[in-house]
Amino acid sequence: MDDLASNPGSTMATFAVVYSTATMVFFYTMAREHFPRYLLDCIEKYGRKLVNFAFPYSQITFPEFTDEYMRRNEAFTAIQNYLSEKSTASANRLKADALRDSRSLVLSMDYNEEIADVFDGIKVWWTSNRNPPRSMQFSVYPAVDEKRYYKLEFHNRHKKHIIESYLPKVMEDGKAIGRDNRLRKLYSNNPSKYWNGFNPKWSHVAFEHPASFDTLAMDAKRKEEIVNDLNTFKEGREYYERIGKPWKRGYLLYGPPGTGKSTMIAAMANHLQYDVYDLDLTAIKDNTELRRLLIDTSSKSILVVEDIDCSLDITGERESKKRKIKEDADMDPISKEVKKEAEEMTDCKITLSGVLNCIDGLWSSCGGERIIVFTTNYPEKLDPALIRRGRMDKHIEMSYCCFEAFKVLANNYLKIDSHFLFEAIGELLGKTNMTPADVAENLIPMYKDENVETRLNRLIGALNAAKEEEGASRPNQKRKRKRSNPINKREKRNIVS
Ligand SMILES: Nc1ncnc2c1ncn2[C@@H]1O[C@H](COP(=O)(O)OP(=O)(O)OP(=O)(O)O)[C@@H](O)[C@H]1O
Repeated sequence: MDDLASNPGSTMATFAVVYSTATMVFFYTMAREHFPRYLLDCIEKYGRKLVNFAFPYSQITFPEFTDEYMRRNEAFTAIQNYLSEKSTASANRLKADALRDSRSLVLSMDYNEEIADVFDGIKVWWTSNRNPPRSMQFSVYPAVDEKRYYKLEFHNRHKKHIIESYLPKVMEDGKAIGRDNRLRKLYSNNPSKYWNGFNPKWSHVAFEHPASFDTLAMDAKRKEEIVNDLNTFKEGREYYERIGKPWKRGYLLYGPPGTGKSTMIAAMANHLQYDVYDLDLTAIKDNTELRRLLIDTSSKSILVVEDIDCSLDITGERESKKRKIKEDADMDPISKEVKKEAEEMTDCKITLSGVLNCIDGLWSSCGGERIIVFTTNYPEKLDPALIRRGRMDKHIEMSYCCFEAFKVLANNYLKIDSHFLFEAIGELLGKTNMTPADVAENLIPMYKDENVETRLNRLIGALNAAKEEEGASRPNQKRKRKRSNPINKREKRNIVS
């Protein structure tokens, strides 16, 4: 009140605004009631022309979510990326959105901030908004129904050029920036009993596995072949379109534990810059659930089913897991959770044909750039239908450590390319089977500053011990190895090995 009394000018102005607004509302209401419809339409039409004349600018809004399924609008994300680069230089108020590779911040323009952009000499303005504005929210918690959107304004006379040239460029640049900046994700599927509005089908963490094809220990020629295959796939959009095939590729990685199958998947994801979906088939109840999960994956991703022989019931593995859970539940009757889990597993109806249908049909038509990888230690257990060409296009054997692979590990762990002990190690590796995981284990220092020679000698000791052990069980080993190499000769010719 003191303020009003000390500033009569502002009081008068406030009254004037309130009075004139009330008068306009009154006349508008009167007009709606008493004027004929055609006259109102005329007033509205010419009124709009007058406004356009006085304010000849167009606006386009880009909401964050598009439809009733609350699907994220790709255009919104692309614009967000595009503007994050622009705004870092020109906006005054920025917000830090996410961490890029755990080190640097990704900045974007804050709400109600405006930045100008110039394209082919045309000036446009972008604003970042949210509905309702934060000032209207009476809670310290983020509003659930908050709607974020970007607004683009430009002069009417440039409308065609903006829509046909500027916006496609923004989309393209935004997507490219997104690919460079974004944190890639490792998704894993949640059991369907937890799916609801708050718990999604897939939960994710940042994918930060450091593996690359440079650090992957395997024969250089085979490695190059795989990298070329991946590159051809990545650049193959037009090719796949031309031949009328979905843009997807399947890889079967097989070999003993510790030969680098998971490491290979990480190297593939890092090379292609794809997300990884780690699909646990044992957590899925039936084919419908599988379908719903696959629909929810994005393109530029690798769908991984590790130990496929254990995941599907084709091997009876699930049966034995079910039996074990039941036994545990019987031994511990208090554990209701375990009992419930056992009961749920009994209901499991996921089938091989369901998996095949999903891979061939639905998942293939979900948009391009998808890779599927199955891994197994026992390829002989797999149904041929699952790994036939066209589904699993490339079969890659991950084998025991050869000398070339050892040299990669020596470079990774010891930072050396040669050593007088290499010859002895090469000879031993030719005579015995040791996985890259075991070789790597021997190269890791046991204490700080342990020297290279000691580590190499430890490896030689381990190789000699393995050789002796193998010699002792030679007849069994031979039989075993024969059995664990199930892929027939015709298949073998196609294998990258
Ligand atoms: N070819 C390889 N190149 C580099 N490191 C390897 C390789 N193979 C194994 N390793 C090392 O051994 C560890 C285990 O390997 P990885 O998990 O990739 O094997 P795997 O074949 O997937 O085993 P499993 O069949 O048990 O899942 C890795 O963390 C990695 O450090």
